[in-house]
Amino acid sequence: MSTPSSIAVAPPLTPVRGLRSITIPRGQLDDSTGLLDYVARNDVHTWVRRGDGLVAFGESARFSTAGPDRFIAAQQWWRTQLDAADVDNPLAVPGSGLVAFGSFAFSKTSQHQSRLIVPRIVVGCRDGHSWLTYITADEGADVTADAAEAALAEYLDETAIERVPDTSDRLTPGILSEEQWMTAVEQGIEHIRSGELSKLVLARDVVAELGSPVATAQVLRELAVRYSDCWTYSVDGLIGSTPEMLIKVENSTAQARVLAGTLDRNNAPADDPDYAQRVLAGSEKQLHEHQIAIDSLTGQLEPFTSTMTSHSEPFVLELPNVWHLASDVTAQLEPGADGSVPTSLALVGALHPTAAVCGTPTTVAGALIRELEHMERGPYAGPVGWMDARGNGEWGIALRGAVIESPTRVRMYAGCGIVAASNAAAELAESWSKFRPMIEALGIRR
Ligand SMILES: C=C(O[C@@H]1C=C(C(=O)O)C=C[C@H]1O)C(=O)O
Repeated sequence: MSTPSSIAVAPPLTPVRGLRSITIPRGQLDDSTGLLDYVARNDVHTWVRRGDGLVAFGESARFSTAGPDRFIAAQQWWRTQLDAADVDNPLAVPGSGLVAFGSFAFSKTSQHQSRLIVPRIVVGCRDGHSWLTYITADEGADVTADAAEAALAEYLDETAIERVPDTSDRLTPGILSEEQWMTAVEQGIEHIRSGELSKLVLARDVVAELGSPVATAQVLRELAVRYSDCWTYSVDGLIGSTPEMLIKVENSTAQARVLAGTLDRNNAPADDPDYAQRVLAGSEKQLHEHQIAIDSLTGQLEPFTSTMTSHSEPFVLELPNVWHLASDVTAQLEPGADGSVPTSLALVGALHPTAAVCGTPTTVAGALIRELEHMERGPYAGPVGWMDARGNGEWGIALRGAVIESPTRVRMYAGCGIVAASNAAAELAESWSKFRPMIEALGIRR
């Protein structure tokens, strides 16, 4: 007998097999390369900056979800895993012990699956000191230092080969042509000038069609070396190197790096050391765009904090492709009634999407993004990062990145903040400057 469709059938509950983990301190890593030596397989999970961070392999558990409650659902799933877990971690370092990597859809209306992945093996490094964490859901497995080393050795036994750029590698347009996207930007500017909103971030995509399979590990290493001020990430086919930190939590301290305001370094005069300072930090339009982004972040973060500090003026962040106006925000988190501070993921849920990648007001900007971009952002501009069992974590905004859609097809995304004084052709040029890190790391000539 078939079930009448009007009767809701509860989905079977996923049995919670308790995860077991062991963490082993491993001493000093090579200073110059740090964790990058471990970015050796194309299926690696990665979060690295200046040789520190987490590099992981395999999968012990996974959670997927979509919709407006995706952060809450992920938080609950993680809580359930932690309650059932048996964790042996002698270290107090954030990122040691049980961790999950995550990537979340930008949009609450997206069908794209947000995900948390608990790896099998994690190599962590902080200030040159490393550790190894082994995590298993297998009830029969030995959870010992030897088992951890053996599992790591097994993963590193099969490392990825490098790719040589192929003459048939090419870039193809994404959903919108350049002209169509500039029209969308002009429409966005009209909406802003009519007073509906003050800032709107519009993005577009371009697709790299490769003549041979993408060498993800190689791309990640190149990004990490070249964009050493950025956080190089790789979670389940989403890769890139982001300069923007949505929120980092270490014990009771939260930090964010807000960016808005961009100047292309291509064609910048070589003999003018004050150029970026003058053109970027001296521009009313850029400062206005930046102020909107910083107000959005601090306004959303404020209810969770006892103190919050940021510089009164943004600084100029120099990256190989662009300069940005940047502000670092540091806050002390306020303990709740139970004495605990909010977890990094709880803060992500409260902060995303910021005006740096959506606009102000958020709901008006979000609706216009859906109307004007004609594109599924997927995980682009969504939170990407990791968290641990104590609530610590680092969640960047998935920018300057791409989704690997097939071994030879890589979709890249870039967006620009639009204000009343914006110009569509200048925004198009800016979008190319933001595609450049991925295009170069893939070895494509434009
Ligand atoms: C949206 C992106 O970047 C954002 C937009 C910026 C701007 O418009 O000036 C600067 C940094 C980011 O906050 C992107 O890189 O795709």
